[in-house]
Amino acid sequence: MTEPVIARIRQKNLEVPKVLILGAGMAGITAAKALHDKGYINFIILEGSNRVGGRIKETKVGDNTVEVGAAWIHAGGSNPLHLLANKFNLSYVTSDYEDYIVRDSKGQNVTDEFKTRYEKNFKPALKFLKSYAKEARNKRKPDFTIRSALLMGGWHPRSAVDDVIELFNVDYTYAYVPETISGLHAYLCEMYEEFNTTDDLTVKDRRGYSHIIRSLRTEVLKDGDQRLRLNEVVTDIEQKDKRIVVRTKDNVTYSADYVIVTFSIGVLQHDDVHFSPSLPVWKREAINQFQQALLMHIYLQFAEKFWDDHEFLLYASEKRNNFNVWQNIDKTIPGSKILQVSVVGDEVRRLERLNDTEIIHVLLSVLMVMYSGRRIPQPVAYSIPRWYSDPLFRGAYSNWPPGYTLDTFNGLQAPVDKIYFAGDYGDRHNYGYIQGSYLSALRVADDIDKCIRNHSSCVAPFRPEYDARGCTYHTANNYDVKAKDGEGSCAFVECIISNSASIYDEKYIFIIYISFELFR
Ligand SMILES: Cc1cc2nc3c(=O)[nH]c(=O)nc-3n(C[C@H](O)[C@H](O)[C@H](O)COP(=O)(O)OP(=O)(O)OC[C@H]3O[C@@H](n4cnc5c(N)ncnc54)[C@H](O)[C@@H]3O)c2cc1C
Repeated sequence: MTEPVIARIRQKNLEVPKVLILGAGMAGITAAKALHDKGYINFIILEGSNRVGGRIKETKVGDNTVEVGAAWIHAGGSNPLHLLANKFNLSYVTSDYEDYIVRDSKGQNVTDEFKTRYEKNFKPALKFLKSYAKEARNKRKPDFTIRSALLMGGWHPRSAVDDVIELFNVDYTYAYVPETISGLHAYLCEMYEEFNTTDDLTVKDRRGYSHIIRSLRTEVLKDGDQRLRLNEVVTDIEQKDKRIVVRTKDNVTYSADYVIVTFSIGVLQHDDVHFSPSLPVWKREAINQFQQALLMHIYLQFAEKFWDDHEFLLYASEKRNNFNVWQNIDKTIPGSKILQVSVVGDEVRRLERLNDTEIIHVLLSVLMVMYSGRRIPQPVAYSIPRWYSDPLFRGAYSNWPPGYTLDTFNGLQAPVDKIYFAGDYGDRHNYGYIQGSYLSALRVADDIDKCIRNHSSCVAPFRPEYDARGCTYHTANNYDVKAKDGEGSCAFVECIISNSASIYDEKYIFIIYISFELFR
């Protein structure tokens, strides 16, 4: 199907269109593979770091391989990521979220209280949230926060145990507080419905989770292929005479017909890459209004295991978001004697500014509280990643904030002329997950393929709904007689009080003065 297109282009002596892929994470490598499978070979991947994989990254703690970025396949079943994992023989186990113990700030085991409150109060509120979100969608109600729906569902957190119930079920997933997450879009579990499963799978492969990406890469690019260029930090993307010119930190320029940008939402929000001309307002709105969640997976290895033999160790701290979710890595890597703690949200900003010694001190003092009475030794090895401070990532994954509309989300996916965007924000049911990056890269490669084959099949320029509707205010430049009240947006409103209506008009002042004098 695809070879003839390239052959036809060559026959007509036309230059084969060139595609630049920016970033070599899941989205970048998938885009390269999809283009390759369609018969395009004229592409180059520019990656700022010295490796492929992006936010999927393993490291060694002692002799053990641990994941400092993505660690789960969220949703097994027919999830394409699950299928890739099986194709490349990645090792994983089904996560057991039921295997936990909860300790309070006196070190006491409060698991029973947690379970009772969860079953009696939190679970019904979660159920309510789901049905409320469904109903709100059907009735096209406005968005709401997860917090507001939990309140309506009867969940009123009052204790440290309540806080950790929430943290384990909400913050731990979205890496942010329930006040900042869209109830309409985030909690319908559509991803699990789509893939017909409830399973989450914990990766435990000595080659690392990124083995999937390296395997995909070798299906397209053999070692030493010059089309993959590492350590090339992109600084500028410029549209120039129908071509796109990309410049790197070392002042090397590349020009192409199509560009696929796969940088994280955090990178795009931080203006680390300069677009010229600057991206249109609708695109900047779509990028900056989405959310980049902050998450750190910190690993500590000890000489001796002193903790409980459960998969999750939860801390019911008197302070909310205070290193509450610990994972016993011994469960997935027996004998590793490793504890992992997940730090989420704003706490990440604070922590990433501390040095390693200070961070370890903070963590050991939490463990001393959770295991009061036990001696907590210094770790023998550790890993502390800093995704948020890294200019190539600027955070962990994308989230849907309250009030972010579907139209704005469509704008987030839309290309700007021949600059296309793919990443974990690129799929409505799977945003924030690796398969979101994978699916969006396939879609973008498909869009480019169609556009190359037939220019009339290129994605139509995006126009936000608010622009298309016009404005109901008669002095606005985009006044639209047909627009209904409450709809539309006003491009420009004259803010001058019209002469005929002003009570400060000299004529009116004179008439008022005469009337006053006459009737005195
Ligand atoms: C701590 C953590 C835990 C996570 N947990 C999970 C999980 O369990 N399951 C899950 O599904 N997802 C998880 N995620 C999210 C998942 O890792 C990402 O959604 C996914 O890997 C994103 O892939 P990507 O290719 O879209 O982006 P990236 O992996 O960010 O790839 C983009 C690439 O662009 C490069 N780049 C950036 N800026 C420049 C520049 N200026 N010039 C050149 N190159 C540049 C980067 O180096 C990077 O390699 C987690 C992420 C983190 C950080």
